[in-house]
Amino acid sequence: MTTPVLDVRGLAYAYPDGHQALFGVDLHVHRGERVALLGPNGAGKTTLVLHLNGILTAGAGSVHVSGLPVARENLLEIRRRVGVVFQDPDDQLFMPSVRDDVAFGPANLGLRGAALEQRVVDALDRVGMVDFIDRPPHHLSFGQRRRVAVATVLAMEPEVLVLDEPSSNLDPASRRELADILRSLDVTVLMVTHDLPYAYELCPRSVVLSDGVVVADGSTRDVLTDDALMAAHRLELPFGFDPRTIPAP
Ligand SMILES: Nc1ncnc2c1ncn2[C@@H]1O[C@H](COP(=O)(O)OP(=O)(O)OP(=O)(O)O)[C@@H](O)[C@H]1O
Repeated sequence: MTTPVLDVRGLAYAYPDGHQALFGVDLHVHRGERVALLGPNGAGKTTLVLHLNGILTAGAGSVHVSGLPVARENLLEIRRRVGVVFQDPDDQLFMPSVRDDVAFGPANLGLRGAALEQRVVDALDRVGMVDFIDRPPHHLSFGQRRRVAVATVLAMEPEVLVLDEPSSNLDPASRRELADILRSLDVTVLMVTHDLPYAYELCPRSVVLSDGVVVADGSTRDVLTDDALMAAHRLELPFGFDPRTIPAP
């Protein structure tokens, strides 16, 4: 069996105020998988994501990324391996131009000159944003800023791309275009979402977190058609969306 890209074992975490957000979570994601992380508000999804690149460190249990433990001494390499795209692109874009924002991470890794420019152009090309390379990020639409935020992470050549609510605040065309981009990337994806049709469209596998515990881990079709599971964990399909009648993508 190959080493999982993400290997979370028995992860438990309480915030400093004593609130226990995770109770022994296990999650294994293998190279090339696209996995949706589902669950109601307050389930612990963001808390789990913050452990994947060491923003939070395990109260108990362990997190490994391609065999490397998430620990203070490995944080630089862990953050290269795990690219997190946060829900608000403005948390990620802070430079005067799109080029500078996308170059920031690889420049910190030591890339310079033509190699750095090539890395930036390649990352922007993968999200269809090369033509915007000289623009200030704050002049772009929200959907364009989200794509640039994805490029800032791709420029680090991560082993896993973690996306927090990638479809939120996108109009239907931008939502579909981002889905096409994500499908075209040759990278392992873990996607936190409340957008269940998006999970169905993009992720063959879904993990459901509820009250800090993994309550389901299986094919997205099986999860979304398990009416008892869905009702027990406050997951609701939008009106008219029935995975039973839609062929698995
Ligand atoms: N900084 C904090 N201090 C104390 N408790 C926190 C903190 N951040 C989150 N929590 C609590 O931890 C639990 C899990 O929160 P988390 O944000 O991980 O859930 P989530 O599944 O991402 O929710 P959502 O879908 O609403 O984004 C919640 O009960 C939340 O109130």
